[in-house]
Amino acid sequence: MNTSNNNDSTSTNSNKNASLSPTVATNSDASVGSGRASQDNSHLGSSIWNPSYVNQSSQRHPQQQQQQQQQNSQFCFVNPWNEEKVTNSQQNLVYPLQYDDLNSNESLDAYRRRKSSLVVPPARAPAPNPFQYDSYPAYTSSNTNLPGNSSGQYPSAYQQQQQQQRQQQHAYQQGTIPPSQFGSRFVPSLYDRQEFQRRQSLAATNYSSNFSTFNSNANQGTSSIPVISPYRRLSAYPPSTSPPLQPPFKQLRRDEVQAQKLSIPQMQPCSSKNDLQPVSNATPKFRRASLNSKTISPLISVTKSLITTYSLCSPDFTYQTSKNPKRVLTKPSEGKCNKGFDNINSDYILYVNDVLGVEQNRKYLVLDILGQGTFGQVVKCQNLLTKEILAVKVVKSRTEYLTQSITEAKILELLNQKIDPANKHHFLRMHDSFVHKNHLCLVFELLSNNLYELLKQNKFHGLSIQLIRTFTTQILDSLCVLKESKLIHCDLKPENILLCAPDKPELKIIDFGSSCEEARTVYTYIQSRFYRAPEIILGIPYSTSIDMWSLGCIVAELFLGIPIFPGASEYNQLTRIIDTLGYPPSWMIDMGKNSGKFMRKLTLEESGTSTQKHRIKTIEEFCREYNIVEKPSKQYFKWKKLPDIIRNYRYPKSIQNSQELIDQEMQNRECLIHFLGGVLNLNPLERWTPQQAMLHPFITKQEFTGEWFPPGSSLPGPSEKHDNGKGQQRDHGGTRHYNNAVNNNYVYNSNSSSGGADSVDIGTISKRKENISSDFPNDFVATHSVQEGPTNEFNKLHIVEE
Ligand SMILES: Nc1ncnc2c1ncn2[C@@H]1O[C@H](COP(=O)(O)OP(=O)(O)OP(=O)(O)O)[C@@H](O)[C@H]1O
Repeated sequence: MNTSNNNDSTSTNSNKNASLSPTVATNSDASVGSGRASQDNSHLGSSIWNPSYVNQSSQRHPQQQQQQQQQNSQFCFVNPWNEEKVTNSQQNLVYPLQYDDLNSNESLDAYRRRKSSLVVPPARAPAPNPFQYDSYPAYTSSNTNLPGNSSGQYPSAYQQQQQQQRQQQHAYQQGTIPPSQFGSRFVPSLYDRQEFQRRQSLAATNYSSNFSTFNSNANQGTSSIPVISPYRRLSAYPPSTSPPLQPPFKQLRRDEVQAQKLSIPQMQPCSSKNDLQPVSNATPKFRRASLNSKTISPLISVTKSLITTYSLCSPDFTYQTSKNPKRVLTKPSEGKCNKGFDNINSDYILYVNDVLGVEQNRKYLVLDILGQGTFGQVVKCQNLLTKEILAVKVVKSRTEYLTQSITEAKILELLNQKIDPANKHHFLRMHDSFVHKNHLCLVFELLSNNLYELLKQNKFHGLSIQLIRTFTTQILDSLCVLKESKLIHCDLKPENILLCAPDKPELKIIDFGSSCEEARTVYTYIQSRFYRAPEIILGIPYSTSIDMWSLGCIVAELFLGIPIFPGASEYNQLTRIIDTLGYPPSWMIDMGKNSGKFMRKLTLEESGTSTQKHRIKTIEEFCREYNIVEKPSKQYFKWKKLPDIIRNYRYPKSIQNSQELIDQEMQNRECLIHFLGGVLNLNPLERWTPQQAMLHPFITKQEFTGEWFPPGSSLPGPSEKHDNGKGQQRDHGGTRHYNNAVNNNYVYNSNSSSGGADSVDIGTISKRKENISSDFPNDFVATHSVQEGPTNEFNKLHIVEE
């Protein structure tokens, strides 16, 4: 991620400089090396593009630097490979000052950058030439206008050498010297790889051109043996025998390249295994210079090594990561509070490459955003010391969020250090916490997608029962531990259950920002609406069993792909629950602080013989009473009752053609229905505990016979009880009749339920996850939205009822 971000930034920077530095790598550009040297490179450290030559050059005396710059303007350059300041072999090139298109205001350097092209790499580093004759232009019949041509002006050493070579070849053809000797004499290091490579880093073309010159000379004689250079001709480099390039040299070079294309490679006789050894060419045609290797491919020069390329091209080019334009991660990004560090929502405005924290081992480089919630933002970071990639939750700077997040940190500390030190029960691990610019930052282990994202990836199709079982078992394991520790999570939902890795079905529970001890249930407005237990909606004291309700909703959602109770408001939420599962027991309604808001007491005449004493208000009654507009509840599923919804959910494609698999699936579904019945019991006192649910055949994979009783419970397991809308419940083929009304065995004692009498609504402090649904076009093709979190994607979703 770091890399990609850097790349992001790099490309931005590069674009910015694109007009400045077209793709250039000419001889003249080699001067960039020394040009850069005069700049302040102290910030560069040991970064990839900061070769030693830059640093060393930068240590030069200012006078030397000035001198150097003057030399640069004469097209001298510092060889980036061997640190030697050398005069370019082509320094005598007449640069086209007289060009028509040269703007009089334009500096020569700028002109060169504008006119140059990467097609021709910068001149190779001149170095001591192993071939003396390379110092002289080769004689060919075509270059008779060269200085020192056939008119007898060649130095005698050169002529002697040529003569010697001709003799050697003749001797070889006569068979007086063996081929190997001939080769090695003729080309002193032809088969010496080291030498070959060394030469390749030099002006290999020089050799190549001389070689072919000799070849052509030799062929003029009696020779019938083709002497073939083992090297690919480096036509991109101007051969030393070429005349100095004249304007327009680019065109000349192009012509030259084209002319060289005509040379047809010839076959070489293969007499031994060694002849089959491939000869790799370290400086193939069109390769560009780089600073840390001799040549690089064009692709690399304009991608991975773009910065190097620019540094070679432009003396003005400087690159500093810290100066990159930073990608802002926070929205809105206008600084409004906290001295401009925070936006209007008191969220710290985060940028890619920001560093959170100041202490040596507590500096975290911001890489990307992972999620945003009520309490703040979660960003992917790298610990600058350990290089570990982590998730940092940057809490809003307001006191109420800070206080609540301190509670989250304390609960996580308790879970990590005391309750689950061995990291076996699927709780998020917290590594560190610190304050940055008035923001509490909690450092967590980095996890992968949450379950909502997983469903989204699955196009909101349900998961397999097998996978649901795996996930449910792990969540139940966590809930067992929480219950034993008398802790309530209070915000269980798919967004707060994260995969440890994208490819493993291992989960962790996150976000303990709403969590509380069972004995201190001070907040009454808790849980995200879709996963909100009926006792919270009605306003009665609550316990760890609210997490079991949320679990039931999550399990149903994993099966169906979409939430089972996607309430558009609290009223709508309760309506959906009652429609699907029936009425809560009367004692809950009697006791609930909010019951009067949603329920109406039945008169004796209305209730008749039924045990039902209440009914939910009609939408008209509710809207009239509260003077609000409540949209009619949209139906996502064709069926209303939970067992029908599950039974009639479409089969996965993989089993559609096998009756045996369908029967197996239906058996599993019956087991799931029974499990959900026990977990989604409206009566929190009868709702299964996580320990009980763990023993259900849906989890244990024991055979399900249609009946199951939680051990230690005198209550029967759930049957299919449905309210017929008149306050009466009837069985739908269930094996037992189950009265959902208040059970005399369970007289609700508010004192026993964790002292919830003093509940306080803390307003914005508590997590108000108001999930707002919008209208859907019809019952079976629907969209709905959720206020916060990734569920917003739901907005765009068309849910098709199976
Ligand atoms: N450790 C982590 N690794 C990867 N992603 C994470 C991690 N922690 C949180 N996230 C992502 O950030 C999102 C928000 O995190 P979290 O729920 O802790 O914030 P919040 O402000 O408490 O949110 P909420 O409004 O749901 O209470 C999560 O849904 C998840 O996608």
